[in-house]
Amino acid sequence: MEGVDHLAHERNKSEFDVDAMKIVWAGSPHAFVVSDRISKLVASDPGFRKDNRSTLSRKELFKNTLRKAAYAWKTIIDLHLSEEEAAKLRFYVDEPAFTDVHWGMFIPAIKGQGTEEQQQKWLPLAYKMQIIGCYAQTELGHGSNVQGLETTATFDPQTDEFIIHSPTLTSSKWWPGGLGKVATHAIAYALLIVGGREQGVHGFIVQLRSLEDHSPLPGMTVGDIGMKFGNGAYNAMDNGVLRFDHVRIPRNQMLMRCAQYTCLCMPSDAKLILEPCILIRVSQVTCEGKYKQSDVPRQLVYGAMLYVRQTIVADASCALSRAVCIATRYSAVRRQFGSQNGGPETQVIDYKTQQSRLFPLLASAYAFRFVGEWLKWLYADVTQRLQANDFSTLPEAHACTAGLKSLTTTATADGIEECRKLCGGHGYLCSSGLPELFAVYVPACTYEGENTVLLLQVARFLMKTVSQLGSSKKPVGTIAYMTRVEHLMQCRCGVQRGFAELSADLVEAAVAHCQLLVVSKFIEKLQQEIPGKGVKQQLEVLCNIYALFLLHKHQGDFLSTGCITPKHAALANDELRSLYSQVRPNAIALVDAFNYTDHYLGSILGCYDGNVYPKLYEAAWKDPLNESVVPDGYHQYIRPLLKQEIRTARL
Ligand SMILES: CCCCCCCCCCCCCCCCCCCCCCCC(=O)SCCNC(=O)CCNC(=O)[C@H](O)C(C)(C)COP(=O)(O)OP(=O)(O)OC[C@H]1O[C@@H](n2cnc3c(N)ncnc32)[C@H](O)[C@@H]1OP(=O)(O)O
Ligand SMILES: Cc1cc2nc3c(=O)[nH]c(=O)nc-3n(C[C@H](O)[C@H](O)[C@H](O)COP(=O)(O)OP(=O)(O)OC[C@H]3O[C@@H](n4cnc5c(N)ncnc54)[C@H](O)[C@@H]3O)c2cc1C
Repeated sequence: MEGVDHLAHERNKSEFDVDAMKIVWAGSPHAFVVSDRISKLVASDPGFRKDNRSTLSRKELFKNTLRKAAYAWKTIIDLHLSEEEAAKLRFYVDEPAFTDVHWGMFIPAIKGQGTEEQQQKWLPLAYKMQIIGCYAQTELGHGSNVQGLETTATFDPQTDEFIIHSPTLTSSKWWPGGLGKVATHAIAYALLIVGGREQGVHGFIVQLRSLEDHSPLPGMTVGDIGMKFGNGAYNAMDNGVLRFDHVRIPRNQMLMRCAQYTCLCMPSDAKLILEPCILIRVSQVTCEGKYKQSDVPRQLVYGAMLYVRQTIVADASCALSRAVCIATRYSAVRRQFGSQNGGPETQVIDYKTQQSRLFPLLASAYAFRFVGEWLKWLYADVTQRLQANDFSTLPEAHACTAGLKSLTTTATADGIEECRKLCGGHGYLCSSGLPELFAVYVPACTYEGENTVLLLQVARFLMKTVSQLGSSKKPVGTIAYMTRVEHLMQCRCGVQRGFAELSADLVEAAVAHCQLLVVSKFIEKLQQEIPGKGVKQQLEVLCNIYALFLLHKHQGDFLSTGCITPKHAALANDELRSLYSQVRPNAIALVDAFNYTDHYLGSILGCYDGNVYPKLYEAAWKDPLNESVVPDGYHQYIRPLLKQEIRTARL
């Protein structure tokens, strides 16, 4: 029935103030208002329709994405949207596109690594989208190993230029989003060679295509790398391949953020005046062909990665909550077995097995939300410190962004797939929204740092910390707890080649460290004042579910290390079951608090009114295959088969 809320009885059961929870989820009353307004704006505009994506060919999909990006940009300009509103618009339009990399990587790379002069030249063009940028780091032969990149940038002092070149097939840039068909410019990473000496990998601003007719500039071979996993989905993105054939760019297009260059030679009083605007100094090449080694950590070259990893963590809670919202609503609608005296069958959400799979994911969505908020703060903090030439927290920020990116994306990708299974057969339909969500999301486990490679970075950070225990350097911040495990210093293992040989175990330790971070940030959140009837209580239940579920899942580790006894393990399990019962009446309200429109969810199974079956039935008839009753190919293939004429048919 149209207009009837089939989940009203569920909503009536809730024991907390959903509107107050919406604000907690959004982050603040202001963030809620912006998010709510923009999500409705997008949902009500047919220009942002997305329900036909899975039936489009690659070319149609890509062109439609170009149209949407242009339309989104026009909407931003026409409505004078602020940056915050524009970012929300991009989020709710919900289509991977070149614009993500332009705004999410190209601009931050220039902001983070460009000199003031470079920023003044390139940022206004980029902000107005008069140039479109991509982030060309990965090559056919190397992605994780950034120091192994083969593209070269050789300085030519005669012309004051760099010659960018792809010396081998494996040095072809491969994967950058937006590169394939759209980007006019790239931040290309290449091995710097000055005076015949290799000076490590640096970023360069390179124009790729003509701003007049979009043709590739001389010396560039550029195109799309082809179809990717899943129909529709990430194929809206033109991930590209690029080869340079001795392409010349001016020296000032190497990213070499620094204090104003002259400042280095100025007397100290003048330097003092300049101090507030002193920026981080990355390596430079002078016009005489001298390479000036950076006096700050070279890892600042990876600054854009730090930023993007932090946004990926924030995004994980969005993707997971979306899948959980779909699976929770559908689980309340779906009934199987258990009819008593001709009454209705049991809602599948009432099965303990369904709850034990679904509710930890619901708790994870909230947990990731709060750790994402905290990481945003950490990133802002480290950025501020770097600007004051304080690099002390950079290793910790790197470990946190890398580790949490890995943990949250792995759990989210797995969680989306679990939600699909929780929806039974209908979860496999594209109209459930889950297959596409998975296909779009799962590369997050690989891009911006492959998840295991990132965990190895965390492990290295942890081992470094362990090796310093007992010294005067006390662990602080997220590793302060290590002072309580100083006995680790007494542990020795006889394994040769230490780190490499034990890396599989160290990765597990890194995951445990990140899980501890998530749990502790959830607990810290609960120590704040949280207004709204019953809101804090619900969050406490979710926090306990998150922590106890982890304990239950890894009880073997806890038991074998003597951290808990079998009795504790059994108690934890009992408590989990009780917590699931407490969540049950609030489950629908807890996913309503995400405040997702039906447009954003893109799922018949997850629609707000729960009117699933008529919508599924109706949608089936809209499939292109149902445009004709007798399919194309009947006369050629089916009829000859039925008539046993197959041997004489021309196939
Ligand atoms: C139309 C709409 C318009 C809308 C307008 C909207 C307005 C605003 C909207 C905003 C939108 C925002 C959208 C955001 C969305 C973003 C979407 C992004 C899409 C994804 C695209 C994917 C992009 C990519 O994948 S780019 C390629 C990424 N590649 C990698 O990540 C490679 C992984 N490899 C590495 O990171 C390194 O090589 C590493 C770390 C594995 C090894 O490093 P290295 O070779 O140097 O070796 P080590 O010896 O291990 O390390 C040395 C040393 O450095 C430390 N370190 C390493 N990395 C870092 C770092 N990043 N930061 C700090 N420190 C680092 C490391 O710990 C070592 O330290 P030691 O002290 O020596 O131990
Ligand atoms: C959808 C998508 C979009 C992308 N967009 C961009 C972009 O815009 N710009 C860009 O530059 N790149 C982009 N990339 C590339 C991406 O950043 C890389 O694919 C990623 O960094 C992983 O690197 P790789 O492909 O070299 O994997 P590999 O490193 O080859 O990984 C293969 C396997 O080897 C393992 N492995 C690798 N090194 C180690 C090690 N040291 N120890 C133990 N195991 C190891 C990994 O765990 C993995 O299991 C994108 C990729 C995808 C999928």
